Amino acid sequence: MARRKYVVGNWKMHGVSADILEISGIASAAAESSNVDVALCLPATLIERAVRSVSGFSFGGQDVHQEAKGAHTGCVSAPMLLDAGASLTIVGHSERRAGQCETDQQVRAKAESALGAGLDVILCIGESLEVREAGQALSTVQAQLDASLPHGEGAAAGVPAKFAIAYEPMWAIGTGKVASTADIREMHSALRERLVAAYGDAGNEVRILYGGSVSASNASEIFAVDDVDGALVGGASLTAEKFVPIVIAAASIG
Ligand SMILES: O=C(CO)COP(=O)(O)O
Repeated sequence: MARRKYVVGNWKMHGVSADILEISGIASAAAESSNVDVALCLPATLIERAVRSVSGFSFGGQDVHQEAKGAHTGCVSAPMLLDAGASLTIVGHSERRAGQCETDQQVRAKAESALGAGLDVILCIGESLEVREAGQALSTVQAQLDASLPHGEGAAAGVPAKFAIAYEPMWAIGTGKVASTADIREMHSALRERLVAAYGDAGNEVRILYGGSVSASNASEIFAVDDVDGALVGGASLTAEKFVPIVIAAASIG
């Protein structure tokens, strides 16, 4: 079935108000690529500013707490992201799984909470280099997906239209090393099978993005792989100059 390509920038811990100019440039290009969905996941501090400055574009958070409010110093909830004008959030990025010791169970709770509140969700999964070299990438990432996939009421409301998976091999993030198209194809097709097992036919509508050193020079090749429905882009999403060609590559494949 035809799934619209989805290209999302993850700004990580980058971006202050002076960067709104880059965001405007990205939003203008996105408006011209009407067959592609484009979004930027910004630091929480920048979301409201971006929403006020740039209209007609989707902004997201990079993480969300599973509870709506409470004594959780430093955390941001789904209602807070919505209040700032965000329409989506990333959950389970490997930098949070590693740096903040997030478990699959927590990631799943975050995804369910965000979907239940009305945010779109991009759920990140991916293996380490040791796991890949031990030949266990497929089984590890499938198990990660099974354990962190949202179920229950929130999922019922969110699957498939509001939900996407991002396969991001940890060894490819920020390293300039990209997974081979054969490895990406194998992983995405295995993930598709799991999504269909979990959600039935609706699993065919969930978009699966690839992430890890995506750039203007490799985007077309990656987007042409079966079951690659777009990309989650880190470093190359920080400027319009680097990100716009990736959006255009997705638009030309359609
Ligand atoms: O982690 C990523 C996106 O979430 C990928 O980052 P890079 O594109 O910088 O490798």
